[in-house]
Amino acid sequence: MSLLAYQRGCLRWHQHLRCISLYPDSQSRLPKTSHRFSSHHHIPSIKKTRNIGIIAHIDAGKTTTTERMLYYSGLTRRIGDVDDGSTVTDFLPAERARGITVQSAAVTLHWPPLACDTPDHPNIPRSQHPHTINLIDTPGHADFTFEVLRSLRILDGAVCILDGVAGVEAQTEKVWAQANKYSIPRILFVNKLDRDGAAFERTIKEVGSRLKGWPAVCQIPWWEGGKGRFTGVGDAVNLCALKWKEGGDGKDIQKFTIAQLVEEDSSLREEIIKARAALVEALCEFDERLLETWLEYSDDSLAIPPQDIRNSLRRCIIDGSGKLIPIFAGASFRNIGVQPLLDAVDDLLPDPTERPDPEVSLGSIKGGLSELLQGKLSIQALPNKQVMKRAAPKTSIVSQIEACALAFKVVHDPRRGILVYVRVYSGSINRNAALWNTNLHVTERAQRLLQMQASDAIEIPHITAGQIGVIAGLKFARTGDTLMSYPGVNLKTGPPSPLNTLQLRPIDVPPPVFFAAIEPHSLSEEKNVADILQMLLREDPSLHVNVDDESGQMLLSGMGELHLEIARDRLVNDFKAKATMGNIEISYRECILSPTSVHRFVFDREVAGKKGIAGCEASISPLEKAHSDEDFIVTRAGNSITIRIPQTMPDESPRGGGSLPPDLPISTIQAALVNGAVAALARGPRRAFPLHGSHVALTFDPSKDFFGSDTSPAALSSAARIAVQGALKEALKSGNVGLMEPVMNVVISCDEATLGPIVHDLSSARGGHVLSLDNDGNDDRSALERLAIDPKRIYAPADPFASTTGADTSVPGQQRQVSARVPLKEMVGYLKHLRSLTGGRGTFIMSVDKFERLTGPREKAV
Ligand SMILES: Nc1nc2c(ncn2[C@@H]2O[C@H](COP(=O)(O)OP(=O)(O)OP(=O)(O)O)[C@@H](O)[C@H]2O)c(=O)[nH]1
Repeated sequence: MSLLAYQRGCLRWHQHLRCISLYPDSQSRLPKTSHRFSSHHHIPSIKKTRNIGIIAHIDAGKTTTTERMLYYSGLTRRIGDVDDGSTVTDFLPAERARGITVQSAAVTLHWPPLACDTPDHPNIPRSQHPHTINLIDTPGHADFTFEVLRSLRILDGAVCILDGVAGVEAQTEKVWAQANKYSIPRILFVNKLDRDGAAFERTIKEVGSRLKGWPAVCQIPWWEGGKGRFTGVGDAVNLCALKWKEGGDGKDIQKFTIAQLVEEDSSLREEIIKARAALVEALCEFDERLLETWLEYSDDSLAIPPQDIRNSLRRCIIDGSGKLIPIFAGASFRNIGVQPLLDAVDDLLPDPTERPDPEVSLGSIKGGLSELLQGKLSIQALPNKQVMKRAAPKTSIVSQIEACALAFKVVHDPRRGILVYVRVYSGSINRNAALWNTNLHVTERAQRLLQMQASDAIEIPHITAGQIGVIAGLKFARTGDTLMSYPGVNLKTGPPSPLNTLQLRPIDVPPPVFFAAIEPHSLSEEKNVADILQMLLREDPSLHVNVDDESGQMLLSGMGELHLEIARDRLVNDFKAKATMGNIEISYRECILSPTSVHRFVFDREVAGKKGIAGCEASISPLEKAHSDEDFIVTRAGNSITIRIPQTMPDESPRGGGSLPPDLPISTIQAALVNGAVAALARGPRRAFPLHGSHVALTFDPSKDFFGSDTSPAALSSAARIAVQGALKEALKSGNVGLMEPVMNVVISCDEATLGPIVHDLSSARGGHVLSLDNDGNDDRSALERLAIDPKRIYAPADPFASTTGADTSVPGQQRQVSARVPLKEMVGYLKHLRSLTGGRGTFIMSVDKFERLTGPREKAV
């Protein structure tokens, strides 16, 4: 595409908008030149930044929509196609081959393009000024829910895409609920309205009933002649209709005012007027300011200026509760509806400063990041007073934090090496800054900072608070790590305790429930395969690798069969590892049935030519036991580990006095002991499955376990590991090790006719417990009663193709949902079975509920 054509496309769209804005003269301010291909880095203003994600059920059209967004913003010169594997955001070969998104890709685009700027004016829509949109594409498959969660926590807003034929699907509900939990403001795009069977009205009703928010219909579909081809949208905010040229790239849009529609399509005009009235009414229920405006205009909903409506929509969604859901319409694949959706991102979704203070934790202390930075969070004294003595007073240690960032994604880019995507929450990460990793306790230098624009990267000097950027060349940082820039500290020990353990927005990694053995083709390949696996783990912390102590076998575990299959593809096809992955099997767990005695071990060996001596005591028991407040407690993989370090008594220590040296702070001792215990818990004594639901109590008593400079972190880890293994052996000997299996929460969507066979199959053949059978109609009432809204009042234009049978379209189709708890073992291969039971229409999602003890024949069958 030529520069001129690009520029025309951008101007054409915004000219339409200007025609319908309050300021018709703003057209004259359009710029004469485009800066689109300028190599200058645009410095984004925080108020004009949007960190948004696209969430949806698999195949709803996230990637297709993203590709259009990149194209219209000028980042790409042609539209990528999911079906021929030429998209920008699905860039892993494994993703391209399957046409699904696995890793969330983040790209930065400007909307409207930088060329389309106009002077600021409070009454001009935000979308008339270029905004920096950091777009995070999230995966839709249930196996990758964790990946979705991980990206959700760094978002300030989200666009939820629905398939206009399938309506609200199970995965959408799940992600929607998660977005509620993280209070993420959202707008909704009903996509695929060009497809046969598209049902906008039914979808809107489902939004009300299943997503439990009030649908605020901002756009309605425009079907040619009322029943023909999907050609554009009626716009209830701006009181106009937009028609896209058939077969074009979506830049040629014709706009019709309400007056012009009298001739063009009078029934659409009527419907837009109805939609405007319904929209104003809905907003007035939630927003008093609009109610006042409405009264000022003598209850004339058509007279309210569009900007008042936009401001009201914004106020209604900004708390992220999802109580009101602005709805837009389109068909991305036909290039219809994407530019107004981008405008809605600018106009309705919040900038980073409008979001709540991000949550932080420092050990057991929790609070907001700005609270911490303002010295309002009380940082408690640590058990070891000697460490505290060395630390500066708390306000001054906090004031030195230069930047705090969350690494939300690690990607291996074939051209640029390892890229770590970060969101900066405070301060600014500058090129070459030393970054302390609060999870790994290492310092790394941010040698290169980049901004990703489609598949291009631009070098930038810093990444400031509120922005998303990429750090290239880090050797250790993993997805989920917190990075801190703290000038002038010891690079080995990092910022003073407890700041060195600060976690931004921590999330729990769900337990892996499947595993497979990885076999390198030869001994010489082992190291290379292990390195590649480490790389995969940096990218995706929901994958786990354990090396079996006895057989030396590498076991890779993950959250679903597809999750492991994709990991295998990455390993073998992308990284060219010479290895084979064995069968995917269920990952059972082992548990301790009664407490063991205390096992003490003193590790005393040379490791890599360096002497290492350290002691430790361990006992293990079922998890129920309560702990004393003094203990340091961590939870790992469903087990808890407590560490007790009694007061140091200098003269009683076996060697070198009892005072701990500065380079062995208490947090390093704790981390080393935890690592040792975690390693021991990874392999149970009975069947080599990981331990679950167990509690390890470790004691490190410096008066007998500390041996001066010979006590290294490695020696501490080994002492803890061997002491825990001793306790586990005792449990096995006394017959106190049980087996546990993963039990899943399963939600199946099917139609009324197949409900009976599905329920029967679940409860008789699969040993499941059916928890509920929801009929959408019934669910409607209960959900909406909670909102105190009559479902009949939800406005949606009638579907032209739906009601040939005369069915009541106010009640969504007779879709049913079965919720059940079923052992994972019985769910292997279930999709195929469900398809045969439902003629291919049934779908299901599942997630781990918990691990349950196995007894009797089920235990024997493992
Ligand atoms: N008819 C029609 N097909 C569409 C539309 N949008 C997307 N599709 C098709 O739907 C399929 C799925 O689209 P994607 O964009 O890959 O969906 P996704 O939500 O990114 O899927 P995952 O990455 O697997 O989560 C592809 O075959 C698209 O061509 C649309 O507006 N109309």
